[in-house]
Amino acid sequence: MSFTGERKGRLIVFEGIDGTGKSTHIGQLRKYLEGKGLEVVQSFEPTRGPWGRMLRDSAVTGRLSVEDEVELFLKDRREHVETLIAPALARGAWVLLDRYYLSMMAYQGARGVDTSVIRAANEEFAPVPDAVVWLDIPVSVALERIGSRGERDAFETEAGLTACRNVFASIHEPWMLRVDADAGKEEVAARVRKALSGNFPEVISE
Ligand SMILES: Nc1ncnc2c1ncn2[C@@H]1O[C@H](COP(=O)(O)OP(=O)(O)OP(=O)(O)O)[C@@H](O)[C@H]1O
Ligand SMILES: Cc1cn([C@H]2C[C@H](O)[C@@H](COP(=O)(O)O)O2)c(=O)[nH]c1=O
Repeated sequence: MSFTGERKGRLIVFEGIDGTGKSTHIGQLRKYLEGKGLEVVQSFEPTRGPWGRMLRDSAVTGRLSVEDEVELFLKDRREHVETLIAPALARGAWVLLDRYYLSMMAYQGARGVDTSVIRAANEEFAPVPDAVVWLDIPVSVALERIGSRGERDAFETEAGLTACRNVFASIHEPWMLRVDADAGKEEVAARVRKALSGNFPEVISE
């Protein structure tokens, strides 16, 4: 079974390990698309819903078991798809997500869960993205950026982020767009638009 909702809109996801610039560049793309007169719906995972909040709390109080993380991320994502993503796609909006089920493949995959099982469980109900912008930087650079923001949380260990990055690198799909994000913000923003222009030439130009 897979997502059967109406898709007049587009789903673009920003992925990458912590500190790669997802929040920074999702905002840049939102401004660009709104400048084209498009409706843009921006969101993130884990959400601010009840299960998302439990997961965010665990980043500070200590990670849950991987089984509990899987259960809570799936519940959070189901609610996210039903209440925000599917309705927005149905009315023709461009939905921009800061993380989605590719992060689940990376972060829960890094804890030993089979990534193909994770992907299948999510794609039973969650729409496959039209594009994933994978912002890629060396783990050492990510850790420097995280460090400059303050304390690392429980998800942000060097070994864990390295394993996560390796999962992102293992996903080979036409919609998985790697962007070398180890450059200045303006240069990376241009690289993001260049990467997306190949998938959406009618809307996004370099
Ligand atoms: N191209 C860049 N060069 C240098 N610093 C950057 C660049 N892009 C973002 N940063 C900085 O790196 C930090 C992380 O950026 P941001 O919050 O956008 O990343 P993120 O991927 O959303 O992080 P997280 O997943 O941990 O929330 C911020 O301090 C931001 O200003
Ligand atoms: C969607 C999703 C996220 N995670 C992890 C990845 C991050 O460390 C945190 C979210 O923190 P952010 O700084 O707000 O991006 O959650 C995960 O383990 N599994 C997932 O499915």
